[in-house]
Amino acid sequence: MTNTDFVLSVEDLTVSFDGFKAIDSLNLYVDQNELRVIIGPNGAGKTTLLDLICGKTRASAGSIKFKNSEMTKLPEYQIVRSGIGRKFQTPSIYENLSVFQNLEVSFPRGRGVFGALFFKRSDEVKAQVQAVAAEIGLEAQLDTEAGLLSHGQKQWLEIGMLLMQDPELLMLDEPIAGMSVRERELTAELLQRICKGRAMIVIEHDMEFVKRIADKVTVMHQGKILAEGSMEKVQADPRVIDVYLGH
Ligand SMILES: Nc1ncnc2c1ncn2[C@@H]1O[C@H](COP(=O)(O)OP(=O)(O)OP(=O)(O)O)[C@@H](O)[C@H]1O
Repeated sequence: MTNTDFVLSVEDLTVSFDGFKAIDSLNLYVDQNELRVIIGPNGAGKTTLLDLICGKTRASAGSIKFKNSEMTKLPEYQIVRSGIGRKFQTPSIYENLSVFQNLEVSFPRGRGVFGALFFKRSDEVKAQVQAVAAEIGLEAQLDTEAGLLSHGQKQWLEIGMLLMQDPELLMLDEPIAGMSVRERELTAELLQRICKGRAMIVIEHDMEFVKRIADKVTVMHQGKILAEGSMEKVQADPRVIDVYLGH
């Protein structure tokens, strides 16, 4: 395979913090329509890897190619515009705005919250809000103030805000943390639904959830990739059991 076949190609990526290599000569390739899950012990470098891909942290060396374009020198907003969306662990929704308004302000038009509120809603934006609300299961809550949603619904809304930009690569850091059993089930269905037509990278610790959603699992340890493949394959790998699953 050549690089052009992958939506994301990370090669020899390294980042040092005061001489400590949090990411150490790492290679990672993600396909179109793939839902990749990254697992590994605390401090393995999982969050740092996502920080590097979205431009929040600058690489010390190596390359990150998205659709064959180099991302390592671009500012964060240009990486977002290129089609990479990232959800952090803590929700960053506008609690005082309705679900509709939260989705509306996320429509990529380069205008801020207040600008968006005073603009006349175009049919295009409304249609996109409706479609995304249906996808995240919040159609009935469009007029609800976001602050009144359940924890799970807030997480889904934030995913919806990212979907408004129709990213080709969506990255989620522990999306089911704090969710009820039912919310976890619905989130698994949601992720499988929205993965169609885009690639996704999800960091997760809950192995039942990983088993359910992952096309392929990457196990990280000490800034490197320890193992990669199907859930069955990595689960049976003695090195993975030793550093992570056996604990
Ligand atoms: N900005 C920073 N400055 C210094 N050290 C950092 C910085 N960011 C991350 N690290 C260190 O890099 C290592 C990897 O951290 P990271 O948060 O990426 O791990 P993780 O695999 O996401 O762990 P967890 O599962 O606990 O979230 C840790 O030892 C962390 O302390």
